[in-house]
Amino acid sequence: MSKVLVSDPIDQAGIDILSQVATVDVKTGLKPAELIEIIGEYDALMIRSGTRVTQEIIEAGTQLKIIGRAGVGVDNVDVPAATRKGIVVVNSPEGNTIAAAEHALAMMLSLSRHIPDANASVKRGEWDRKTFVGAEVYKKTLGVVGLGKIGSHVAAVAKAMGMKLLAYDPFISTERAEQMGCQLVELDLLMQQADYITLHIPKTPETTHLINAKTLAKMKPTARIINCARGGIIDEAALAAAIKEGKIGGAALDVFESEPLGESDLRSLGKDLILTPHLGASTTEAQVNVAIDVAEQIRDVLLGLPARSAVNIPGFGPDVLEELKPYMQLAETLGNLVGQLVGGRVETLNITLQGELATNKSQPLVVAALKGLLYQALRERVNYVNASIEAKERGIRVIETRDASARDYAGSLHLEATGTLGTHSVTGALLGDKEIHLTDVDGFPINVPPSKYMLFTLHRDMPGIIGKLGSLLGSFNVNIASMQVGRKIVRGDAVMALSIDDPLPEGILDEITKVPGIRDAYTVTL
Ligand SMILES: NC(=O)c1ccc[n+]([C@@H]2O[C@H](COP(=O)([O-])OP(=O)(O)OC[C@H]3O[C@@H](n4cnc5c(N)ncnc54)[C@H](O)[C@@H]3O)[C@@H](O)[C@H]2O)c1
Ligand SMILES: O=C(O)[C@H](O)COP(=O)(O)O
Repeated sequence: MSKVLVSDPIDQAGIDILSQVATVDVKTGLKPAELIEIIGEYDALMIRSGTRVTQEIIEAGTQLKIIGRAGVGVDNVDVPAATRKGIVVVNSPEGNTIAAAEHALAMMLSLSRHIPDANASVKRGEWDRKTFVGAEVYKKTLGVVGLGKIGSHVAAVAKAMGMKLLAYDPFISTERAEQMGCQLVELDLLMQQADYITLHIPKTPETTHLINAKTLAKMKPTARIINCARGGIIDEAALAAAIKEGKIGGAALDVFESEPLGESDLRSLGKDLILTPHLGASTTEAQVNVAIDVAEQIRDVLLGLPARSAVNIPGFGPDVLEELKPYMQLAETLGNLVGQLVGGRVETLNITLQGELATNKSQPLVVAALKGLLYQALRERVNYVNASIEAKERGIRVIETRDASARDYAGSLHLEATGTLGTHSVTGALLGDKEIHLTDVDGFPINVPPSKYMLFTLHRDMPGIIGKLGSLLGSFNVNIASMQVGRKIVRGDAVMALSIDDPLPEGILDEITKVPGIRDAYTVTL
């Protein structure tokens, strides 16, 4: 049975799902050295933002197949290191969207009405109605930085509260922003004009300290800024200085450059700064959502099924996967087959996606073909996550062609591989009830479903050759399950595809190529 380590607090709903297929150990609060020591026993690791999954931990996780982040941000996972090792990294892109958006809105209203400090004051026994006079958000301008899932929900609610909306997001169109009632502007203008600014962007090298002394200086002296996205997007030292010097109206932070927040100037600032301990996703509903979402994906991957929200398998979104599912096995089988026909080192792989597969959505099929191609060299170490990287590192040139005009089948794949020992090609399609069929080998039309053990010959189409081959195989006790010949012209060159019940015994290939008329023979195991 597989073993899963849960190293951050996760809702029981997720643990219950994992327990269907694995032994689950919940060990929270582990120090990095403790995690390194035990991670080698586990097939999967489930985390939230509390566990930092470094390259060292990934290297020590020799059995790891999947890292599941019960939440959105994967900036605490060394995703490139996981990808190189073929470990799938999944998250829950939508499970805590509403929770995070509502927290940002709560921060905005708390800032404008001084709720945390007023509450503390009453609890201290005071009745101070002067200090805590607030401001309305109605008819004020909210600047949303990052108009993705969370930013859009914040914008929708703010609009309903009568706010005017500006947005900065270089990756969305003006039309999309307008549909959400936002005017798309440059960051500088947003910083200058907004009364409230809320950040909803990922932390990347480009967004680190995006909000710094220079950008803060552009804000109105009454304006307030809220960060419920990621620590480090705002330069904390510059923010503390701007609040202390009265250059801005205030700030609310849920996330910090270093978490948990240690000694910091931020702690000493008064009512114009509100701090929460990374609570954006901490609602009962969100925690159930993310736990179920990620646990289901871990379960699926441990059962050999694809994950719907893998962050390190490009183009493998859930809708795309659903559509391509039947073709993935075809691509992998053809890759494996052509790799074995070529033998030795492959230098170039030409992949033609034909008919209905001639769209950009078919990219996962290229990855599946590479996975098949590399299987002989890497066995279980190659998967959808690392196939492209492994191919690149081996110097395999991949050329993709899309041909929508090829209409022999609804969709088909043609792979041509060239290696140090020669060039071979295979074509395949799904026929009948989505059954994989080889429809061409080395340019010769055939129609056979692939089987585990196969023998291919290139021979002269002449009387007696099939009989001789049959007798030879019989003399080695090889049972033929099916056989088909593909030829272009009568008595020209031909290809024979045989399905056999067992692997070919040693030495028989040499004997086969000695049969007059047979030029080449290849055996493959699929
Ligand atoms: N505080 C919490 O507990 C909490 C909870 C959930 C999510 N988050 C964080 O909130 C952030 C947003 O999450 P989401 O689900 O909305 O993500 P999302 O991917 O749906 O949206 C992010 C948006 O940011 C935009 N963007 C990317 N780079 C940008 C840049 N340089 N400048 C401006 N815009 C840029 C993208 O185009 C996208 O529209 C993430 O950092 C996530 O980790 C925090
Ligand atoms: O990116 C996220 O999903 C949030 O930051 C939530 O983090 P958490 O799971 O540690 O609450």
